[in-house]
Amino acid sequence: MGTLTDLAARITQHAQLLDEHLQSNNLPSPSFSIHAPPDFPNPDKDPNVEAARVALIEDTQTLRNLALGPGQVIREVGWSIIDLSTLHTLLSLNIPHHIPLTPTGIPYPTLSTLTSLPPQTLKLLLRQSATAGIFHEPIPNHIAHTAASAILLRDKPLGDWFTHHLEEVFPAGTKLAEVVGEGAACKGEGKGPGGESAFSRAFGIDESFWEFLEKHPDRQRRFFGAMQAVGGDEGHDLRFVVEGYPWGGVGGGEGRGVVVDVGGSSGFVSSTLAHTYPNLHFIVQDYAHTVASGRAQLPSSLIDRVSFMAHDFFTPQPVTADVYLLRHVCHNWSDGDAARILRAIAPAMKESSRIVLVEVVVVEPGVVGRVQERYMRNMDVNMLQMLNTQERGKEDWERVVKEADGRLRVKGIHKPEGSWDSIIEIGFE
Ligand SMILES: C[S@@+](CC[C@H](N)C(=O)[O-])C[C@H]1O[C@@H](n2cnc3c(N)ncnc32)[C@H](O)[C@@H]1O
Repeated sequence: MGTLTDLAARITQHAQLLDEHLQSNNLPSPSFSIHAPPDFPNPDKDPNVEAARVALIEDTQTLRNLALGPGQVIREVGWSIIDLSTLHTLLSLNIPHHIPLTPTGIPYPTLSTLTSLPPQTLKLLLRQSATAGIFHEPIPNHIAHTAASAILLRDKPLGDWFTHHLEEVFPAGTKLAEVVGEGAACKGEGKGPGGESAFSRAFGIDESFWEFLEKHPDRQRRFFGAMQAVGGDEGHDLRFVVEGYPWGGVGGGEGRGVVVDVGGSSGFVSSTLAHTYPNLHFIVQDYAHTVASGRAQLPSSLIDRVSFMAHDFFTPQPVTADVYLLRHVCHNWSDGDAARILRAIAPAMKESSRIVLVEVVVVEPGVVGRVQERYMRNMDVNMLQMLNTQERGKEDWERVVKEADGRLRVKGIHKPEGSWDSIIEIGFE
């Protein structure tokens, strides 16, 4: 690790590389202004710039933790609960929407009149958030947006992702210790889809998260937005799916290729693929409400090539297709349930059909960078608390595929450069 000075020198070196990249490409410098770009500017996805950015994040985190010392590192983690409850309160009461997107913001008394909340309460909540760089006081007694609070207003999918975490993931987390402690977690198999999860315990329900969403259209709509935001993470960029599989050759590449997007949500992955591959036809399958709202949002230019079908993926697959695409689907289910999903597809497959999974393939600690590793481990716990399942490594995926149908095999696993997901191709032996 070296000395603090060694670390700081490496940080300077990477910061210089990033500054040079910004200056030579005439790109805006990152800032906390409400006009700041939503992501670090790297329009050509230069891998050297991305590597320097990731190294800068890792090294500054190490330096910060060393400077804090272990006691304060733990206190900071504890305080993060206050960060979340404060933001939850502000967002639930719609307060950020009353703060104009201007450099000087709004005086507290005016905000108090607009929200019917005492100025003192507004002050204590907003000033706490400001310590995390969300909101700031540009002039005395005024509160204004920073880049981080402004993005919650401007980027609807990210706002949906955040409030899904506050209102569904956060309460589920409060029951995780209880459920894990009782040994209830990971006993989903045999109990039907979902099993008992920290989420079902927190919400007092006897059904899976998916069934719950189907009965709560507002939460379901928000969850779709959240999934769209996940697609917006650099490591989940849909270009890795678009470019990471030979879609152009599907169905012989002669305009007849059929792709079934199983658990395809509102169809945004199919729509993206359809824009790039004009020879392909897509059928998006999901719950009835989900496909109905996907159909309503579909651009008219794709109506001939993207269709929607309500289908429960635990029941026999009704369509014979060239490819069955399952992106971020099987990781939501226990091994037994994931095998059932694949088993239901096998009888509909032609000899040449393929099942294509887009999923994280978990690796040992230290194999991938810390930013990617944190995402992977967070998702592992998230899957456990929301759905009573977990992410899988290569051997786990091979076992699930074999268990699904003795004739099916993993034909290849490809992880596009920069992607957090791998593309797992499955076919008959
Ligand atoms: C994590 S989302 C993934 C969505 C999309 N494939 C993507 O890449 O973002 C899982 C999807 O599976 C759907 N789903 C859950 N249970 C299902 C079932 N039994 N039959 C069909 N779809 C289901 C959910 O409604 C949801 O849209």
